[in-house]
Amino acid sequence: MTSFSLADLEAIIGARATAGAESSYTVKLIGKGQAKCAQKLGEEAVETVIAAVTGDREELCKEAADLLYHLLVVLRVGNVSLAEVEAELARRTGQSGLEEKAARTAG
Ligand SMILES: N=c1c2ncn([C@@H]3O[C@H](COP(=O)(O)OP(=O)(O)OP(=O)(O)O)[C@@H](O)[C@H]3O)c2ncn1[C@@H]1O[C@H](COP(=O)(O)O)[C@@H](O)[C@H]1O
Repeated sequence: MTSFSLADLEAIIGARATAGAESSYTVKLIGKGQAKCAQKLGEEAVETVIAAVTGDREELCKEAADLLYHLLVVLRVGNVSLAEVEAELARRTGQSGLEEKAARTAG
């Protein structure tokens, strides 16, 4: 069991982006702009969906890791911290998804 967390990966991505290391995939990707980062996130989402529906458990794990990495890159470029996303998730914990949907679609 690893103690590696999404917050650790967020910190690494932030450090790479700040340092501008030449050998960094993160730096190269961010250099291509927000639209490219978002496009890569979309591609990884589709690959995750494919792994899920084909029932390949190992592939699903790998694609989910790619997806989370690319999500963190998009959050970084969009200037949104993981803590903000976690705060939003925490805010929702008192309400079921069905209640939230009903409140959103009412009236
Ligand atoms: N977790 C990841 C991670 N997940 C996926 N990827 C990269 O995301 C890319 C997505 O796969 P593709 O097949 O679409 O890649 P590609 O064809 O090279 O992509 P493009 O040329 O289209 O951008 C691959 O090159 C993966 O290596 C990642 N790259 C980096 N990290 C971690 O991010 C941290 C910083 O990495 P560097 O910025 O490279 O130092 C390190 O801890 C890494 O382990």
